[in-house]
Order: sequence, then C-alpha cells, then structure tokens
Amino acid sequence: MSFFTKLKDRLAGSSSKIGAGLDALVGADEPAPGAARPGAAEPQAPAPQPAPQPGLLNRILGREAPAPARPAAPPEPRRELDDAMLEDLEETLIAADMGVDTALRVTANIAAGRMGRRVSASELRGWLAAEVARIMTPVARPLPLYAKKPQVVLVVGVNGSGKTTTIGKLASQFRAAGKTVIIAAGDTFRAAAVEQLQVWGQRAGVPVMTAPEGSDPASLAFDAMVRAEAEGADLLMIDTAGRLQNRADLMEELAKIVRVIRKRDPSAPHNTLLVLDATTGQNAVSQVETFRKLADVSGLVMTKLDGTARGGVLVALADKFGLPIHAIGVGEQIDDLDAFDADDFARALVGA
Ligand SMILES: Nc1nc2c(ncn2[C@@H]2O[C@H](COP(=O)(O)OP(=O)(O)OP(=O)(O)O)[C@@H](O)[C@H]2O)c(=O)[nH]1
Repeated sequence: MSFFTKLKDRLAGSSSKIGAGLDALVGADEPAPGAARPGAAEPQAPAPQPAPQPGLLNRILGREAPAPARPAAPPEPRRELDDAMLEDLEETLIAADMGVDTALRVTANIAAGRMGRRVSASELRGWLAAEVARIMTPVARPLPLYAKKPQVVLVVGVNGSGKTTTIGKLASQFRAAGKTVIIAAGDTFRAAAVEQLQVWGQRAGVPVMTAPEGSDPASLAFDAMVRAEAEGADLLMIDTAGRLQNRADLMEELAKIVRVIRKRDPSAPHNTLLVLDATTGQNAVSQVETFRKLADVSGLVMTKLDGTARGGVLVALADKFGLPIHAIGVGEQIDDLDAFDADDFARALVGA
C-alpha cells in the first residue's frame, strides 16, 4: 500500500469530520432538485435492468456487451457563498482543530473573489485542499542529513507523544538506507521507556546505549558521542525525558545534554526534533511554545494522525510556527512513519 493510500485511509477521522462539516454547511441551504436531504426518505431505487445481450458480431469477436447506461448522479446541492456561510466554514475548520487564526485566514482566502457564487461541497473541498497545501508546502522538509559524522539528533517531547516509536522507526529507515545508527536511551528515569527503545533497537538492528536507572542522562549522551565517533557512526539519536511537570528540571537536563555533547562537537546537536501527538489537538500548539523555550527545536514530527479527528492541528502549527515538518506517523508499525508531503496531506485531510 502506498503511504498516500494509507494516509488517506488513516486520516479518515479528520477527513470525515471536515467532509461531513462541509456537506452539512452546503446542504443547510437548499437541496438541488432531486438531491437527497439528510433525514429525507431514501428515493426508491430504480428497478434492476436486465443485462443487455451482446450482439452476434460482438460474440464472434469476443467483445463485451456495452455497459448499461448508469442513471445520472443527482446534482450536488449548492449554497450561496455569503457571510453566514463563511462563519459556518470557520466553525467547521475550528472544530477540526485548525485554530482560530488559521481558520480565519483560510476562510478569507477561500472567499476572495468568490462571494455571491453558488458553491458545492466538492468545490469547497478542492479550494480547502489547495489552501492547506499552500500553507504546508514551505514546511514539508525531510530531516536534513549532513556529511558530519556522527550527525546528532536530539529527540524531545512530552511522555507518551511517540518519541521512542519515532526513534525506532527512523533508525530502522536509516539502517535500511545503509546508514549506521546508534541510539542513546536518555530517559534514564523510566525503565519502561528504556526497555521499549531496546525492543525497537533489536528490530532495527541498531545498538541502544543505556545507563543505570536514575543516572545522569548527560553522561550517557557523552559516552554515546564517544562511541559514535569511535565507530564512525553516521547518526546518533538521543532520546530524552518528557516530564513537563517539572519544567525547570527538564530544561536543565536538556541544556546539560547539549553542553556535554558540544564538548565533543561544538556544532551538535545537528537536529532537535520535537515529537507531537496529534490526538492532543490544540495542546500541541502550547507544547511547541514550551519546547522552543526548553530547546532549540529545529523540526517537528507528528504522530498518531490515525484514529483522531484532530489532524487539522498540523495546519495550525505550520501556519503559526513555520517549523519544518519532517515526518508524520499514522500507526505503530515501522513503515507507518514517512516523510511529510504537503499535497498528499492536504488531500487526505479534506477527503478531496
Ligand atoms: N496509533 C498510533 N500509535 C502510535 C503512533 N506513534 C506512537 N504510537 C503509540 O503511542 C504510544 C506512546 O509512544 P512512545 O513512543 O512510547 O512515546 P514516548 O514519547 O517515547 O513515551 P514515553 O516512553 O512514555 O516517554 C505507544 O503505545 C506507541 O505504540 C502512531 O503514529 N499511531
């Protein structure tokens, strides 16, 4: 299955919410003649027609009989694009977690030059997909790879956002691309997080460096740097704790990791990835604000876009912060994480 097909499938929670919202706001005006209204009695299905028999010549030549003509689809309902409709559109986008500012901007752009026109839900879907793609295109950038060895990738984010899984998936994809990778299990306070990383490391064929429970993550990061340099590893991925409850401690912990790895390489870390969980909706916006204060975030990965109706939050993040979005996750398997593609995402999000 291509990643786009999977994305479309798994973003169904978000796209059906947006799709249903657009259908409802257009259908709220007046139905087109012959179009079914929600709640109205189903029209009688036409009696089945007997299949036409192929003629003698067609039978001799082995041709198929011509397909029976399909009954024409009823015309789509349309509604005049006016202020009331724009308000409904804004509400639909806000309900899909796009955030108020982004929803207002997107709505204004869709309205520009189209006020007074009678529009259908599919037209709206197309314009919305184009707007979303326009916002997302500048931030759709794969994780940059540098010639520098080891390239140090620091991975930050709140507990449960999908850091471990993302590191595992990225590590196995880099391995498959012929890169040598080392993982440092820097959340030394949570034995379960370390164990989970070890499982991912085994699956990916990547060594995972660990330290005794409760020990200093910075000293593990330093040892991991030394080993990665000695072995000539291409990438060192460092997991970190995500205890936002004690922000000052976490800030100090992250700053210390950065300080010690800079003793070995002043240009490290080369990437600081913030992993966000799509199911948290607008909360992801405040997580970006917080983590930008704690660390020099260079790019985002959004996980768990499957099984949520809140995928619109990624549009809000792109619009508000302009940080590169490197990858998105749509499931728990290794191949459920892929580079972020703006057009694919836009079409999948609105069901276009
Ligand atoms: N459905 C779905 N689940 C995911 C995805 N990414 C991660 N998960 C699941 O989310 C849960 C948390 O992921 P972890 O990778 O453990 O998150 P973490 O940030 O490392 O969390 P801690 O280890 O608790 O710090 C796990 O059960 C993962 O399998 C995704 O894209 N889709």
